[in-house]
Amino acid sequence: MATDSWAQAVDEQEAAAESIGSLQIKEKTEENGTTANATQLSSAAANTEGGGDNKTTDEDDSEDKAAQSLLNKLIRSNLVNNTNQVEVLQKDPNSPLYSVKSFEELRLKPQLLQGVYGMGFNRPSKIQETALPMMLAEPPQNLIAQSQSGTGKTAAFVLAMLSHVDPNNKFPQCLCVSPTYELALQTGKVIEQMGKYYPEVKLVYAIRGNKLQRGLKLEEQIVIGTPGTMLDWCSKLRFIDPKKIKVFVLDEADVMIATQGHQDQSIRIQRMLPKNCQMLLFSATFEESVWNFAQRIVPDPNIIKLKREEETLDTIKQYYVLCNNKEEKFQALCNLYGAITIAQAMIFCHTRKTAGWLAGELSREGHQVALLSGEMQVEQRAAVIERFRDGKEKVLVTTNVCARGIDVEQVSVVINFDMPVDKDGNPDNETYLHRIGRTGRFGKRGLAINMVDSKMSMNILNRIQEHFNKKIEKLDTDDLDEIEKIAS
Ligand SMILES: Nc1ncnc2c1ncn2[C@@H]1O[C@H](COP(=O)(O)OP(=O)(O)OP(=O)(O)O)[C@@H](O)[C@H]1O
Repeated sequence: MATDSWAQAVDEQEAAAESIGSLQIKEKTEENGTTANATQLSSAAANTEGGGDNKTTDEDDSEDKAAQSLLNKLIRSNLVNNTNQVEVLQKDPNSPLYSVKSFEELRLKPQLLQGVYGMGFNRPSKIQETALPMMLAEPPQNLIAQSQSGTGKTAAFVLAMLSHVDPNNKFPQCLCVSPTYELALQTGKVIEQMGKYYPEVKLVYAIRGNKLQRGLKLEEQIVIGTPGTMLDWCSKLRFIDPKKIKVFVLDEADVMIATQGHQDQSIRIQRMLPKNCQMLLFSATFEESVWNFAQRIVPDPNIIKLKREEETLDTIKQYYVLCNNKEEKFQALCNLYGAITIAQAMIFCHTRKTAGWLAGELSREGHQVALLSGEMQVEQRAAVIERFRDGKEKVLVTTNVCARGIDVEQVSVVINFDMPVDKDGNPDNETYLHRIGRTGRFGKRGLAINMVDSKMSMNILNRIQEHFNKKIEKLDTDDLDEIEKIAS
């Protein structure tokens, strides 16, 4: 699926229908199509099924988990490193625990092994070492797996689905539900890549806009889609015989439950499946609500967890600069740039408006600036981050909402143009840590500069300092010698 054409289609559609609300655009799309293709899917890029896109232009909107997850997938090119141990809770604690160190040990079909190596995978990731033997066991075992995004979950369940289908049987045998159609498409791409040498296995997308003839019986072995459409295809429209399903995958459970209706729809699909159907559920996080949902979807599960690698402030030098307003903050920034060499910096602002203003001012000063802004489509955001990651721009100005959960490892200087606060105006410690912290593994030294322009922001800074019990030093940006010292 060409991301370029997808993004281009979004641009064209937006240009043509500037005054049309997103809901209208979405309806129009649904009327148009009979098959699923990239152009068709483009118009409501960050939209979730059934929810409609009623977003206001307020930057402080609640985060869009699905868009964030998609963004992470689009910009990720490698496995995320994690040095923690996998925790395993087996359904039957007496059965031996298998884990594999190579793909050969899994006795995969040769076509699949070829597909795996073709993707450049040399050995199973941490989570795959334990999850794959469970998923490929006979009789099939149910699994709930939690690990942060980028640790190889998708690749694992795609391999399991491809291993379990019988290509001679021309009917659906695996169902995979995803929270949005864009996420479903990403998983579909992985199925296509991994199944490259196994062309007998076919895939179909159960997503809105993919309208099939009534009475049709699907011949594809794998169906991937969103819960609402999947449910319709299994019940009302009967394109799928749920009794013939061998594997049911529920991906991104934490994103799923954030959308109204998805939980119920998923549970209703699950209830139609045979008792011996293998149930697999994946999630990046595991709060109570996800856990409750997981238990309703997956009976007698094996459970695998991989803790997120902790970030620390230990190798970071933290400073604050006192200013009176945003113009002074900008001046302080210019002084910093004048005194020390900053290879690449990320600058965080509280609102889109400030971010836009600052990006403008900085580029007038001759900096190569990239701006990440909330009104951009997910694909456009991914393109901006990729350019920055490739060093094409040296400064990335962004709002917190846009950059949440994004890792750009090579950045050594982080500037909080505004201090991070939550909706109630309290210090957002977690965001502060994520913006400037480093995991042990990439424990390079870093520099964090906080701009303080009011009593309130000073108070936020103090509370953050207390929370982490790490001193944030004062810095006078009018004193060149002092600035030079911080870079040494
Ligand atoms: N065994 C492996 N060896 C090398 N790379 C791998 C391996 N497994 C997966 N990858 C790659 O690592 C990246 C993350 O994998 P994957 O998408 O499966 O993770 P994930 O946990 O499902 O994350 P997300 O939920 O964000 O998609 C992808 O680029 C994938 O191709």
